[in-house]
Amino acid sequence: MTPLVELRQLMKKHWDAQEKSELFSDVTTTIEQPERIALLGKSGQGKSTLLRILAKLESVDSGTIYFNGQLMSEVDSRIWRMNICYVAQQATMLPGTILDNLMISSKIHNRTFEESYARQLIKAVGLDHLDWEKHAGDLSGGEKQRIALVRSLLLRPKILLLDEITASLDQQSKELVEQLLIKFHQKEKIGFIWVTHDIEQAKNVSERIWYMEDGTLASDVKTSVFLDDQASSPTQVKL
Ligand SMILES: Nc1ncnc2c1ncn2[C@@H]1O[C@H](COP(=O)(O)OP(=O)(O)OP(=O)(O)O)[C@@H](O)[C@H]1O
Repeated sequence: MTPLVELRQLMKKHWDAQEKSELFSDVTTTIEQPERIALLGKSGQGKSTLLRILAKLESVDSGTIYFNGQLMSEVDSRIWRMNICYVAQQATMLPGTILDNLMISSKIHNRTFEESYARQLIKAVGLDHLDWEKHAGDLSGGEKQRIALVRSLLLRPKILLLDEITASLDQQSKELVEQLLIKFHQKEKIGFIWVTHDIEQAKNVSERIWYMEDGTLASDVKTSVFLDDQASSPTQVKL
């Protein structure tokens, strides 16, 4: 069976060649079907850069990426991003209202705006009190973050690339987002690669862990295996 995503020998050059020649290299792995993956590693390993590469927002210096057997470079960026959707750490709102922001994905991708579905999602992330006519720029960081997530979910992608998306949320909102994404995986078969520094969150949301260290994907195992290893030698992992 064709894997959903395949990464082969990805390498990104470090932009300061005097410091290091590569930001990361030899990143090779396969996602067979939509899975819940937590991407861990200490700061500066290139986790966000890897997500941005997978979202076709940055290029790789060498290596190949396939989605459903199709080479990334041969797929139109718009189509690619409908399937593999990036949610940034700092959510950007487009000018206009909340409704404008929710409708933008359907406009870009020529799809009907599913208002009742949008209302369900907005409720699920704890934002049902918001007036959709409100200016999106006036929202708090955590509200913008959740609107950005809903905007992406409305596309019904196959994989979400989540870059520390709950970092600015309170505990309750964070748990709502975690539950929503687990439910989405179970019901709609939407997988994710979720960058987080929070091991508890990785434990709660993921089935598999990618751990970046020393400029490569040093570990790619089931979450239970990763946690067992960490319990037996806790100093090995740096988050
Ligand atoms: N070609 C490159 N592209 C992106 N970042 C690069 C590159 N070369 C060097 N860097 C540096 O490497 C680091 C990569 O940052 P990135 O945000 O991808 O890492 P991260 O593991 O997600 O870190 P954090 O957990 O702090 O968000 C930054 O410090 C950046 O300045």
